[in-house]
Amino acid sequence: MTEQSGTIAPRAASTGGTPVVLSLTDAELRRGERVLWSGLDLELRRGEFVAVLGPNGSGKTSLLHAVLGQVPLSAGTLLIDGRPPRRGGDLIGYIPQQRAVAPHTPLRARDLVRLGVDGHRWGLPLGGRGLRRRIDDLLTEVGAHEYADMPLGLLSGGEQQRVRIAQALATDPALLLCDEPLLSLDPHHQHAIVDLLDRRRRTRDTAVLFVTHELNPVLPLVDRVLYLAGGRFRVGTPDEVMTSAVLSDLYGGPVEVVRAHGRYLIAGAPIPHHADPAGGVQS
Ligand SMILES: Nc1ncnc2c1ncn2[C@@H]1O[C@H](COP(=O)(O)OP(=O)(O)OP(=O)(O)O)[C@@H](O)[C@H]1O
Repeated sequence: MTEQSGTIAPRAASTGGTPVVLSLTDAELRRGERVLWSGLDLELRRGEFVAVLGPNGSGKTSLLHAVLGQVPLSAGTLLIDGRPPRRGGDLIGYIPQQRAVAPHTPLRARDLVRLGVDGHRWGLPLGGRGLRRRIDDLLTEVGAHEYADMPLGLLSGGEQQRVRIAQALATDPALLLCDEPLLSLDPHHQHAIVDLLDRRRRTRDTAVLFVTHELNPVLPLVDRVLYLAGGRFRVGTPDEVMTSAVLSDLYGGPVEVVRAHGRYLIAGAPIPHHADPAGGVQS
């Protein structure tokens, strides 16, 4: 990267001594008859931020599901902190793609975060005031404290999203999986969440695997990009991957990429299954 905005900057954590938290080797994932991606080698180290881009259906969410142990690889290996993935561990925090919450759900914001805290994971169950303080701190961290006691169904999409982020951070995970977490957040709150993620990886060495259609809002944090398309992929720094040559090759048609004012502007040839690579033309 040659340009950065503000004080946030990639950490370039991918150096020898930093522990590897996620490792994929020659990994392949099938869904039904379709191979979503294959031959994928990727190591994610503590504190590193990797953005996962690609058109609809290219297997970005499926990658997160594989890391969570919800779907097995069809070939290759996947290790979390040196071990095969398993469900329910506290090494991983997960911000799923946004789903509508039923308007009449009685669950309040603090109840959702409490589900994430689950004191048993720390050996000593948190109770009473300790638990309440922990939940309050998490809600404050994402700027959601003022509606802690509101039923989730009454919150806006963006407000619900912030509560989900607090839930995902509850175990202080080594690896945070984010599936388009900025969706439906206004620019102010997008910025606040980007700052929060940056703080987390700097102060707690949290590694972040961040699925997005919009690279620009997180660009200042991005160490590397994993771009999935048409069953193939490229991994590298943003400047290595976000080029006309690489994206044209991945999409099998002319795609033009321009770097201007610290942002990538992308104009794509019509692509049958996805006409809007990497969030479309961004200005
Ligand atoms: N449980 C499943 N069984 C069979 N096929 C599935 C399943 N889940 C997803 N798929 C298929 O796998 C492909 C990849 O889906 P995935 O959700 O990983 O894509 P994505 O890159 O995250 O897309 P988007 O940008 O639209 O969120 C899609 O074609 C989808 O239909």
